[in-house]
Amino acid sequence: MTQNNNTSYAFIGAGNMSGAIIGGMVNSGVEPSRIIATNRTKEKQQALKAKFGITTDLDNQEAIKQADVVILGVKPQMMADVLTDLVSNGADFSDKLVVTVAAGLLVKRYTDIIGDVRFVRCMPNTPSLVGHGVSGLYVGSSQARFDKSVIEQDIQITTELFSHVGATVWLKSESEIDQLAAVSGSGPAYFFAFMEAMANKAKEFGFSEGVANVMVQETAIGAAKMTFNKDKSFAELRENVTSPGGSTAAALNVFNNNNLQATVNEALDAAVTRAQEMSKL
Ligand SMILES: NC(=O)C1=CN([C@@H]2O[C@H](COP(=O)(O)OP(=O)(O)OC[C@H]3O[C@@H](n4cnc5c(N)ncnc54)[C@H](O)[C@@H]3O)[C@@H](O)[C@H]2O)C=CC1
Ligand SMILES: O=C(O)[C@@H]1CCC=N1
Repeated sequence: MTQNNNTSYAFIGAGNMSGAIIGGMVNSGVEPSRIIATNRTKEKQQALKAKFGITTDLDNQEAIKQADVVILGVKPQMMADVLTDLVSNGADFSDKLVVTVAAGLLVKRYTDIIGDVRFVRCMPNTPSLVGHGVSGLYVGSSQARFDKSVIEQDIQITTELFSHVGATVWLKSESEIDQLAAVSGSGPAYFFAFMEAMANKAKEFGFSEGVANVMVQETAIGAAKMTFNKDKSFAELRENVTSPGGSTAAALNVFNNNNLQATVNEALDAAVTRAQEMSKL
């Protein structure tokens, strides 16, 4: 099965992450009738149906039956229970490509429950909703039992699926997923936290919330867009804003004196450590 205009997708667990991927897929032209989403609470399903016109009225078993690609989007802590329940109620993954987006769970944890099916681990991020996602992808070593051509097709299907919502990065080892998650999976939260802090200070200066938000939003998107100008590194762009002895230099000195790089290193290491702990739970 190569992905084509008939490939159908079932999202099991349609919360923040699956919702972002679904939104990005539909926005990039995937036919909504090819997307099914299930969720424990009905409100989220209804909201997705209203917004994107996808199918949401099937239970997990029926959704899996009708799909070529099954995307597992529940929380890591719930994954084993959800899969065990599905398998004990007859779910058959043998002719599916199964893709998980959960953090911290090793491929073996899944295949121990659902069998050695065609399987890809993905670490996406929520900017998928606006077509600027980054999806780290890993095809498990357990896949070696499949023909090379089957694995190549699955790589192609998954690349096409996640290319609908942004950039794709194939990883060689499973441990790299935790590192990618620390950078791009969690990364949007770091930028949001920084934006929150800047907007709070702008309000403290006396700007209204609306003006504070616009200043921060336009600055963030403008700066991000400028980084796509390939002839300038992040450092050069920073230097272009920073007049020697000027006000930007005064602000950056404060970040440096508070060890910005060391703080970022410590934060990302903590994310990796937590993902590794989660894989052992
Ligand atoms: N939120 C993010 O930025 C990212 C999340 N992830 C991963 O994505 C997964 C989901 O995270 P979120 O979307 O943030 O969580 P979420 O809590 O928003 O979504 C999970 C959804 O699964 C549903 N669910 C639970 N049991 C179910 C069942 N038996 N059948 C159908 N639906 C069921 C819940 O009702 C919930 O809506 C996690 O495994 C997380 O590690 C990965 C990368 C980024
Ligand atoms: O916080 C988490 O565990 C997941 C992984 C990356 C983003 N959200």
